[in-house]
Order: sequence, then C-alpha cells, then structure tokens
Amino acid sequence: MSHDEDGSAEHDWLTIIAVQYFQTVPLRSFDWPQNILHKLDVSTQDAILRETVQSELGKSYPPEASYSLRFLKAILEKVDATGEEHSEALLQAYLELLSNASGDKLTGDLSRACYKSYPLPTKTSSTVYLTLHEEPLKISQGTTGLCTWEAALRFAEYLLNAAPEVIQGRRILELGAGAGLLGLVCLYMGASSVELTDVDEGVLERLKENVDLNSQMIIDRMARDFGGHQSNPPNIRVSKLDWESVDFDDIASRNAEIIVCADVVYDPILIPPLTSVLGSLLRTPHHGHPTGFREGWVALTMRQEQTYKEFLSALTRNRIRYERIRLDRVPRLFYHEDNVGEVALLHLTVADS
Ligand SMILES: C[S@@+](CC[C@H](N)C(=O)[O-])C[C@H]1O[C@@H](n2cnc3c(N)ncnc32)[C@H](O)[C@@H]1O
Repeated sequence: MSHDEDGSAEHDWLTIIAVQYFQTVPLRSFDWPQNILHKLDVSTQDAILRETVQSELGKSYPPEASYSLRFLKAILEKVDATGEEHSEALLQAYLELLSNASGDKLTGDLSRACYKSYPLPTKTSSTVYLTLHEEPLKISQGTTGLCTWEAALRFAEYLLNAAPEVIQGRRILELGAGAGLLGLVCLYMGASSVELTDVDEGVLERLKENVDLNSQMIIDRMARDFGGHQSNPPNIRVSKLDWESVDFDDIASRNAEIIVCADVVYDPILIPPLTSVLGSLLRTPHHGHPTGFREGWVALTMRQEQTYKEFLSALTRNRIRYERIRLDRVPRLFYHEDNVGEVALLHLTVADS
C-alpha cells in the first residue's frame, strides 16, 4: 500500500481501515474512523476498495472470502445509513465475491486460501506487511500450527517495540513455530539467521510456503535498512524438531544463540519434553553470552493457572532460571482478540552447576 509523501490525513484513515482488513479484524470490533462515517460518498468507497479488496495485496493474498464479503457488506450498510449513493465498483466487487462464495458452496470447494497480513514498523511511509497463509480455525487439519496465536503476537510486539537488541545480529532457533510469525519477525528485525522448527509435516510445509511468501519483502528491507545485497537470500531455514523424540547430539549442533517459542505450553503433556529440550538447548555453550550458555524466551498464554505453575516447576526441575518480563507497557501493533488470556513472557537462562 502506498502513501502520499506528505502522509495526508486521507491516507491515515485509509491505512487504519486497510490494516484492520488485512488482519481480518472481526467486524464487530472494527474501528471505523469517525470522519469517514459521515462522508461515505462514492469516491471514499472507491478509495477503500482500492486500498483493500482490490489492492495488489488484496488480490494476490486475500483474507478469507467470507470475511471480504462481510467487510464490503458492512460498508454498503454504512452507505445506506448515510443516504449516499453506492459506488458501482464496490457493489460489483461485492456481487462477484457473493457469486464466488455460492459457487464454492455448490461445488463443495471450501479450500480457497486465506491470508492474514500483519503490519510491521518501517522507516518508509508505506505500510509493510508480513503475509501468512493461515487457516481460519484455531485447530485445523489435526494441528494447532496453521494459525498465529496470541502469545506470538505479544512477543513479536515486545521484540519490535521494546527489545530489538535481543534479536539483531543473533542466530535464532524457534520451537513449535506454527505459521511462522515470530521467526519471520525476527528475520525482519535483522537476526543473522533464523531456524524455524516444528513437528507436524503439514505445518512444516506451510512454514516453507510462508517463508517464501515473505522472502522478497525481507530482502528488500535488509537492502534498505542494513545495506545488504538484494540478491542474498535471507538466512532462514525450516526443519523438523520434535521435543518428544530428540537426538541430543542434533540439539547441541543446532547453530543458535537464542531460543524462542510462543504458545507452546497449552497441553500439560507437552511440558516435560519441552522443558527437557529447552534445558539441553540452553546448556549448549555459547561463549559470546555472559553466562557462557545460550538464552531462551518463552511467551505463553495463561489459560489455566495450573498449567502455568506446572511449567514453572518443570523449568526449575530442569535447572532453568526464569524471569518474567512485563508486557503491560509494550505498545500494541497488531489486532488482539478479546478474552484470550494474559500473555506471560519468560526470559530463560542456565548457569554452569
Ligand atoms: C499453539 S501452536 C503455536 C504456534 C506458534 N508458535 C504461534 O504462537 O502462533 C503450537 C505449535 O507447537 C507445535 N508442537 C506441538 N507438539 C510439538 C512437539 N512435540 N515438537 C515440536 N513442536 C510441537 C505444533 O505443531 C504447533 O505448531
């Protein structure tokens, strides 16, 4: 999405709408800029359409079709409420989506891709998005890894807004990477390398797809902000790492300084293998670090107090020290669903003992 050089007010409200549309913010929570609600004339409707459904991003990597349909319907209803004329283009886009949706229902083809695009901070005046192919449901195809979870969003916000030095120039290993938001944000922030790992074959495939989807944007960013060479592929790889069947030589050989993970503490059964892998990874020497070992970060959504306590006890049993980092003052960049629970961010270290 491009902006006028002067970042005019018109572009501000268009950006507010587009950023929400691409993250598929539920329409009940959508923040419509007040000034447009009074001025939804044809040119305003056309401008919204151009910045969302018919933008390059919207055409190449659209949100779920039923979401776009509801988005356009909401605008049409708002137009009705103001007594303005409908834009021909908007109406036509709506009817096209409607006919595609009923065609899909008739043929039973409900497999249309669904993308979410997350706005990232940038030094330029245009909005840069991280685009992920995700599934609309939290559990899909037998895994939780095909969508982005709350803890990944809060952790990414912490890194981007409050602690870039944790990531910049460092080699990162992510456990249970899911759709890939956290690791890709690390690469965008200037990590020297990122290894995204998961157990599920479908998730690993999706991770590769999401890495490819964002590589060019990240190369461009590196070239612009860090003077890198545009042709260099980003230093990122996707590999399998199952906490439940671990080869400890393989763990030690993983070339990382910082271990990160988000929303991987959701099932108590996973706590012993996860904390054991964390302990092994963290105890691998890293001579550049003050403790002489690697460091780790875990972001977890506190759904059940008991699971959280069990996780802390398991860290202690594995001789992993943790410090909870406050997130309440970290500004938000992304949309967050209501009532998903508080996110705790833990900084993990080990000592030689
Ligand atoms: C709730 S998802 C979180 C995904 C991502 N980190 C996020 O926050 O959006 C949990 C992830 O952990 C992965 N996972 C579950 N058990 C695992 C195991 N034994 N080894 C490695 N990854 C595992 C799942 O495949 C899934 O991708």
